[in-house]
Formats: sequence, structure tokens, C-alpha cells
Amino acid sequence: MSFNTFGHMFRVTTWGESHGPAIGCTVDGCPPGIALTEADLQPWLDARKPGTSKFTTQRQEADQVRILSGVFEGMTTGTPIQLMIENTDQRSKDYGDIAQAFRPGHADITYHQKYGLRDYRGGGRSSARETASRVAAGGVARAVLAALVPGLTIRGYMVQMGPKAIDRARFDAGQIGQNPFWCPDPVMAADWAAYLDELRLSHNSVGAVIEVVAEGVPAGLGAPLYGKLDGDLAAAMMSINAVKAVEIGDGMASASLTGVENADEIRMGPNGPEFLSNHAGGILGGISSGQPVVVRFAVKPTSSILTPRRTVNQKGEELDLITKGRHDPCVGIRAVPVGEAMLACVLADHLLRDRGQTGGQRGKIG
Ligand SMILES: Cc1cc2nc3c(=O)[nH]c(=O)nc-3n(C[C@H](O)[C@H](O)[C@H](O)COP(=O)(O)O)c2cc1C
Ligand SMILES: C=C(O[C@@H]1CC(C(=O)O)=C[C@@H](OP(=O)(O)O)[C@H]1O)C(=O)O
Repeated sequence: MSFNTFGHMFRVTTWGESHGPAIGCTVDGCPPGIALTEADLQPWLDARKPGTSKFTTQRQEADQVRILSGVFEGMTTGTPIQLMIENTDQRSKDYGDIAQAFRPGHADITYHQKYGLRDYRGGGRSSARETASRVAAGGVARAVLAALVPGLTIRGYMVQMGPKAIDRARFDAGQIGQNPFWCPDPVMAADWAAYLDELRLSHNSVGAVIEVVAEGVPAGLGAPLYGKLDGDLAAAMMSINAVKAVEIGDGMASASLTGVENADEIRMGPNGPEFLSNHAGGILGGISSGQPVVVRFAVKPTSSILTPRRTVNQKGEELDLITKGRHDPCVGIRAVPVGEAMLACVLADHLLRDRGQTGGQRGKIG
């Protein structure tokens, strides 16, 4: 199976299966001299790990990350950084029924069609268990960004669960870590809790929308035309399991705006040009403008549910399949730290690419 690598200068290759002994990644291209310890990475893994509330999969993994190479005395050396996370709570017997049958909505059927054989335990390589490795790599990317762009912040949160969207008038960043949904709207967080409880107890699941924002991104990251920052962000988010749509800035809604409404007008401020709005989501012509970079993505409802769904098996026989096991009733919750990690990786990659091409030089205004 090829294509397990993401990025150009900051390159992440992930490996491992959900029910194998371990998963992990190799980060190649990290500059030398960046302060990095396992303790710097662990909080990001803790934010994503399974089994932390009744609203996520009940699989219990510590997701303890180990740095095996590329760091000496707390500093990156510029050599490949190998990160490893052990799998400790696999329960492969739950997957006996899908050894031969295909879960509707999961990757079982396409993996079989393409490769002719698959590690069906836990979905193998197609399991979002793989996203733990992305989050570990994202931790390295954050360390690079913290060293090279002080003040840059990345924050993700859920803005919609099923049909229930947050009220932006109640947006309170302080609430994001205070509920199990990364929800910035405390009223909607309570609503989601009741809604998701009812859905999971009735053997169902639901989709979601996640928004991730990076502030303090310098102008000038990204390149026309095949190295666009927005193009790479779309690819990064779309590569996350269950993602079905990605938007930058106003995204799909910009189609219903007029040119007058959509123009992000510009004025001179005390420190240079200032934009009066941010419909563009911080990216113009594939290049960051210095405004916040705003990315949104939609995840579909979890396909592994206890309600019987019609499917077929490898012999071509039709059957009704109940998917047992420990599954997320709304994958959007744990996709929040994953989206943050992918944004961090793309920004670190583009920062290094930009330094290679322009040396960080910028055109002057004013
Ligand atoms: C954080 C996260 C957790 C997920 N948890 C589950 C799960 O418990 N059960 C499941 O069937 N799918 C889960 N998924 C979705 C599947 O991994 C995904 O649907 C599958 O890989 C097929 O890929 P596709 O949906 O992109 O086509 C999860 C996705 C993410 C991002
Ligand atoms: C293990 C994780 O999530 C898993 C993602 C997943 C899927 O199909 O994507 C299915 C479940 O796997 P299993 O049935 O093997 O426990 C989840 O628990 C994790 O994120 O660490």
C-alpha cells in the first residue's frame, strides 16, 4: 500500500494498523535545534485518545508516545524523528463477523476490491486509530512553529452535530475545553449531550462539522498554483477518515455572496495593511495574507453501528450486518485534535518551503 507520506519539506510518514502491536510515524525534515520532549507531545495525544467519555469509543488506550530517534538532549538533531505508540486494548473478536462481510460506509469493501486481502481487525489500516500518529506529528509541527513563528496559535472546535449548529452569538473560546465536544457554545453543548445520548442508545450515529483556525500566520506562506496553501489544507483535511467536505473561509456560502459583499477591503493600519473582513479565510491566490486561516470540514456519521444494515460478503451473499465493537457515536468529537494537527503540519511544511524559496523576505507595503 503506497502513499503513506504527507508534506514536502516537513514530511510525515505514518505506519501501523489498529489491532497490530503499535502505530507511529516518521517525521523527516524537522529543522535541528527545536526543543522537543515526549512531554511536549503527550497533551495533544491525550486530547484525541479514545475512551475518555461516554460519547467516544470505549476502547482504552493510554496513547503514550515514545520518541525513538531524531532528538538528543531535548533538541531535534535534523535527522528523522521516529514516534511510536503501542496498541494495548485491541479486542479483535468483535471483528469476526466482518472478516468476510463488508460494513456499509466503511472501507472494508474498497480495501478488498483493491488489495484482495485486508487486516479486518479494527479496520486495520483504514481505522482512525492511525490519526494518533498524525496528532503526534502535529505536536512536532507545533514545536517547529512555536520556535520559528512565536505567537502563532491553532484552535479547533466543533460547530455542528447532525442538524444542530452552534449559535455564533454565544461563541465563547473559554468553553471549548470545558465540555466533551470541544463546543464553544455552552447552550448547544448541553443540547448535543442529550441528542447524542439518545442516538447512541438507539444504536445510531451522527455526522459533524469542525472548524480550525490559525492566528498569527505570517503573510506569504503558500505558492501559486500547484502549491497553494488552501489546496494543501484541503488535501490534509480530506485525508482524515470520514471527512466528506472541506471549506476555506466562507467556503460554499461564498457562492451566494455578491462581489460587493465578498470583498475583504483593505486599509492602512499602524503596522501595515489591515483587512476589514475575512471572507477569504486568510488565503489569497494560494498565499496566506496574514489574516486568520479558517478551515472547516464535515465528517460523516460513524458507519459501525448496532442497527442491522444490508450488505454482502466476499462470496457475494446478501446479509444484514450488525457491527459490534467499541465505536465513536460521533467521530467529529475526536476529529477536532486531528484537524488541528493537520493544520499544524501544513503550516510547518509551508513555512519551511517558504524559507527555502524566499528566505523569509517580504515585499514592502508603506
Ligand atoms: C477520530 C475518528 C474516529 C473514528 N471512529 C470510528 C469508529 O469508532 N467506528 C467507525 O466505524 N468509524 C470511525 N471513524 C471513521 C472511519 O475511520 C472511516 O469512516 C473509515 O476509515 C472509512 O473512510 P471514509 O469514511 O473516509 O470513506 C472515525 C473517524 C475519525 C476521524
Ligand atoms: C482506536 C481508536 O479508534 C477506533 C477508530 C475506528 C475506526 O473504524 O475508525 C474503530 C474503532 O476501533 P476498534 O473497534 O478497533 O476499537 C475505534 O476504537 C482510536 O482512535 O485510537
